[in-house]
Amino acid sequence: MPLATDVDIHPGQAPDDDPSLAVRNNGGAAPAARPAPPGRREALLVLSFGGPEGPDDVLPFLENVTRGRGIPPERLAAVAEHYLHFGGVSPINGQNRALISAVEADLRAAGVDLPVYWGNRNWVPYVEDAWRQMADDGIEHVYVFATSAYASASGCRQYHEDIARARAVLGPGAPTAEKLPHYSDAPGFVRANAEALAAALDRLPPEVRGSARLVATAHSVPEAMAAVAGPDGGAYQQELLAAARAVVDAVDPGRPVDLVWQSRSGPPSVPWLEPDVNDHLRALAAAGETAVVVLPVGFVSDHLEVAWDLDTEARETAAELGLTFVRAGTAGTHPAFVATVRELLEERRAGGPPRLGTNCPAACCFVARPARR
Ligand SMILES: CC1=C(CCC(=O)O)c2cc3nc(cc4[nH]c(cc5[nH]c(cc1n2)c(C)c5CCC(=O)O)c(CCC(=O)O)c4C)C(CCC(=O)O)=C3C
Ligand SMILES: [Fe+2]
Repeated sequence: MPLATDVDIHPGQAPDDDPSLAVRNNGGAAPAARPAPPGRREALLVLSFGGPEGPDDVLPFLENVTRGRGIPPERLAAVAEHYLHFGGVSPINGQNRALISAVEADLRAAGVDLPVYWGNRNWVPYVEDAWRQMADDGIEHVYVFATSAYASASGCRQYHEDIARARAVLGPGAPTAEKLPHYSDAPGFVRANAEALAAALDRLPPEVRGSARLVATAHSVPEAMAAVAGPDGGAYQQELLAAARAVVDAVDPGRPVDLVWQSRSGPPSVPWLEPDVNDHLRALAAAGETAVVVLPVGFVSDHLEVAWDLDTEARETAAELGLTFVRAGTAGTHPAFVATVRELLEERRAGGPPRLGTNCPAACCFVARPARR
């Protein structure tokens, strides 16, 4: 969905003044990027959220995620339990390793000679360490692919901030960077999700395949964060609605799809996007629905939010309600999604007006954080 990006609604709040962090995209009005200078040593960095690799990592990881965020201790204890239920190992790290291997293979097959690095916001390998490694390896410029497809403070702006922080640690001479656009509208991302939806429908008993209610989910965020997502606000919901629509239209054109929210955090006094997926399942059952397909289009891999909040909690809710429940897969390492990473990269390396994905100005999605409590 093209968003007007000429208007910067939060002037003066850019994480830094690097023009490469303030790429304007869409519609051709944006200044064209210059092609990479010949001989410059470049790399691709896969930048992700990070997750614990064992039980001892769980609490320090959660402290990293929630520092200064006003998350109540009860919520943290509950989330720690979810991780411990999986032996303290988040699935997200294995999924990122698999994505990186697939991207490396895809780049090789396409004749693109570029090393791929990995860094996280909240756990090892930290983005700061990746930056140091890249500097030591002589890398001069980094294209950053973030494992988040949508605009918002959590999904886009914080990744810009991670990049700025990692560069600042090394000071002048650190590898420069540009974040590849977020990509919920990239055809390969839509196709990967559409094939996952088709496979999920195939898993339903034939008698409910045509009637099952389609329920797209994404991480809830505070209403205040949603209000300022993207240059004009509201972009998180708009991009999710458009992605859910495009995914469903690729499988069963025009079939209705609901968009609801999962994994709410924060204190109860702060409003977050609703309805929650569990409440929505209750409403659907009360309205006489008998089967649902849940599509987590808001996420790019089957990480803990998917494995716990959907495959465990929402599935239990559905069972209590007597609803047949199938959960569609995420983009993961689908070849069309892997190719999207390369296409985003190649488009930026070639310079010229960007066509694929959506880039926020560096200063958008700013959200005031709740005070420490
Ligand atoms: C929009 C969005 C995405 C999608 C975009 C993206 O992918 O980036 C996302 C992804 C993820 N969120 C994750 C984990 C957590 N998120 C938390 C907390 C929060 N998420 C938020 C939003 C989002 N989160 C928000 C507004 C908070 C409140 C604190 C704050 O304002 O920042 C907490 C704290 C405990 C809790 O309260 O849940 C945890 C542990 C993991 C890793 C999963 C794994 O380990 O497999 C992933 C991929
Ligand atoms: Fe989160």
